[in-house]
Amino acid sequence: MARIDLSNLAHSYLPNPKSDNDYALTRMNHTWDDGGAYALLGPSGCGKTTLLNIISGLLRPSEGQVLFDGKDMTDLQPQDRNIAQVFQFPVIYDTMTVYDNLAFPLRNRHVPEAEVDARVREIASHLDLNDALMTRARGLTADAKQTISLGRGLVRNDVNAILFDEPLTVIDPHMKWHLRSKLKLLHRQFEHTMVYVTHDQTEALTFADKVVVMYDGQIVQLGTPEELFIKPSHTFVGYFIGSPGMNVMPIELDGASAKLGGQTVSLPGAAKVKAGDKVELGVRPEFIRLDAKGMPVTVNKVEDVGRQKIVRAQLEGRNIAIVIGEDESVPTDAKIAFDPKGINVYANDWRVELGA
Ligand SMILES: Nc1ncnc2c1ncn2[C@@H]1O[C@H](COP(=O)(O)OP(=O)(O)OP(=O)(O)O)[C@@H](O)[C@H]1O
Repeated sequence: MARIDLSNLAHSYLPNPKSDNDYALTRMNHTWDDGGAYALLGPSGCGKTTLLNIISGLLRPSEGQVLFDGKDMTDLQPQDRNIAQVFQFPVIYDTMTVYDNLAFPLRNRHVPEAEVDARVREIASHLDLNDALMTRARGLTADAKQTISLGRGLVRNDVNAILFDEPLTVIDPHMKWHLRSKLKLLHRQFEHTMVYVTHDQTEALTFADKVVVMYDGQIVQLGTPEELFIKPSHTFVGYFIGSPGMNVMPIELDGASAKLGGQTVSLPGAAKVKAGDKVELGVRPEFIRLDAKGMPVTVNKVEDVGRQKIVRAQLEGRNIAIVIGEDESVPTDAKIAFDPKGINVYANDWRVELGA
């Protein structure tokens, strides 16, 4: 296991990149702590696979360094980095038995057979593969083959890190939950540094202790699921995490209050922004309540989603989503108020600390 540092890292697939637009990853400094369980979350094309391949050594970054426990690994080949990687689709040997597939990464490193046997059986039992150990992989379902791939990633206990690139894509939905919980359990037991790439927020939030959110070639936030929810550091995190996402509305600041169209909203503190900044207020639907003394809204639709309702409305001519309890009813002249602890202010999409 190792701490992994990315130092001034950037990558372009073009030979002579000129502007930020030519980079798949723009300059970043980032640390993955030893033994951490991280989810790397972001939309398609934001650079997740590029980043993972740079850590594993499949790709050399065009700028910067990759360090394992302070040691420069940038020019080392994947086989010299001691990393296990599990991909979206099964990478197994069809002609081998499940047992031999699981044993392969260990035998490859000349681990004694007794140890191979113990480790293979331990991993197989965690992944419910015990009954299939002597079966050839060829005839197995896609789910089973991908479970073997996961096993092959987990079987070595001397790796610096295990990287998972959307490993549950081909897995049947009800098995997904099961395997995700297993991975979490195995992380607690073995304490490997794990990075789990996904574009599915449920998958990210259930697997990881810390979530790294990427957007447009940058890491925009590293935080616990709760931090991403309460204090999204970038408007993208606000939109991307949560369903519905955060409401983001243009405002004009005046000390500790914000003008939102014709309404004035009190802020928990004053925000410092520069002249010309794009200034916005972000408030999640869960931090808005119906309040007879609040700001008037025009209600367009009320969606019943089980234990709560989502009210789709307009505030000062802008769409806004509000989450209310399943037993609450929405008056025709509905008014709303924002919970101060759910108010965030953004300048050019980045969160601004509110002073006292
Ligand atoms: N081999 C390549 N050559 C050129 N451009 C590439 C290559 N691989 C990826 N890119 C580009 O780099 C950017 C980041 O791609 P990457 O595959 O890392 O994103 P991702 O977040 O993993 O996406 P997805 O979730 O769809 O896999 C994209 O604009 C992509 O088109």
